Amino acid sequence: MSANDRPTGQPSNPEDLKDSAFLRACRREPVPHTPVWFMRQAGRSLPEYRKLREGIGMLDSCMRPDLVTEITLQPVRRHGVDAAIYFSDIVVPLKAIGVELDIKPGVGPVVERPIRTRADLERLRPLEPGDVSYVTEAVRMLTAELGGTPLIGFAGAPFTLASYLVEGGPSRNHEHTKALMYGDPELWADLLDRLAGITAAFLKVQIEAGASAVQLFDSWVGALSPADYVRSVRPASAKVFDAVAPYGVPRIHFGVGTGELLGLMGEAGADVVGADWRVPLDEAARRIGPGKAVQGNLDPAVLFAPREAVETQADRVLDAAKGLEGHIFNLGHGVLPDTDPEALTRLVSYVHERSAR
Ligand SMILES: Cc1c2[nH]c(c1CCC(=O)O)Cc1[nH]c(c(CCC(=O)O)c1C)Cc1[nH]c(c(CCC(=O)O)c1C)Cc1[nH]c(c(C)c1CCC(=O)O)C2
Repeated sequence: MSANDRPTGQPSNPEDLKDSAFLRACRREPVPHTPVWFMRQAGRSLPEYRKLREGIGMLDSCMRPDLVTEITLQPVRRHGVDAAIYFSDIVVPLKAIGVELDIKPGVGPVVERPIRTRADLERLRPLEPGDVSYVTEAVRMLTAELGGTPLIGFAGAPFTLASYLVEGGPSRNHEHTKALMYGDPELWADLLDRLAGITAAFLKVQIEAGASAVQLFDSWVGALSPADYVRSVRPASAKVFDAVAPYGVPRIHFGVGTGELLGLMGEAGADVVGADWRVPLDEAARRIGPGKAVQGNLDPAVLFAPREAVETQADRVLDAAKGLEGHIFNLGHGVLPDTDPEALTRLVSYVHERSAR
């Protein structure tokens, strides 16, 4: 195995894993350099990923521990990021309990029969660890391979999952979701409560198999006002965070367009709150409040600019993070599919070098 074939620059025994820059930053402890990872780092921007996935459906690949392990490791090897994110999708636990859905290339998750009535709720039974034994297997394989590089487990938050289930697919305005939320608050609360149980169970499986941190993606929650978030969503997200609290692994919470919700999302029970690029990181930290680390927040589109411009924008993020306790460098949303992988590798080195000065 050449130096290029394995995660480098990371401690290799489990004791040192706890001391990795990523986990130290999550705990707001001093770090040797600002840790970096990218949402959607495993996936379409990598040619080695596309090659591996040829002829294999997205959900099928998520159920194969050998593929999951390899795809999760690819960006760690290539970019030298400070954490791996488990290769899967937010709809995997729903598929695992028998919801008929697929992930359509270029579209996203599509649900055959949307969930809109009380009778539909019966299709959302609790998730048992045995439903996702391939996840347990893949996480075990991964943590053995990763050595001192932490593995981030993840799940979709109840609101974002509900949006896919109620709309039947991706949605710009979330109109059916909001119609249910405003029109039948009791059914809505029961739906989110069921989803919270499924999500919590899915995160527990990943933590028990060895994930060092978890991220709860509430990608589309920025569509809500603060008052609606507090009343109709936060109780379910808090249930998820409370359920995994006893494990003591850092809990990260992220959504897009959540400038007005950052403080409230932290209060749901996260240790780290992710921000997109619309709010400067120092202002995001102010809104999130003390006692929590901050993750973000370079605009993923910046990576299409020339190298110097990328560095200037990365400087802006690092400058805004100066004086913060606990900063994890990331993009403000996922890596865009046409991103040049070289630009990502250069960005990791740049952030490491600049922050170590
Ligand atoms: C909203 C959401 C989804 N999935 C996810 C979210 C939350 C994060 C976010 O806000 O981006 C989370 C997710 N999905 C995927 C990961 C893998 C780990 C990673 O590298 O971050 C993660 C963390 C793989 C994937 N999930 C998906 C792909 C592409 C599928 C393919 O390559 O065929 C990958 C690699 C499909 C998917 N699944 C979903 C969408 C919107 C899409 C993209 C549709 C498209 O444009 O093709 C739902």
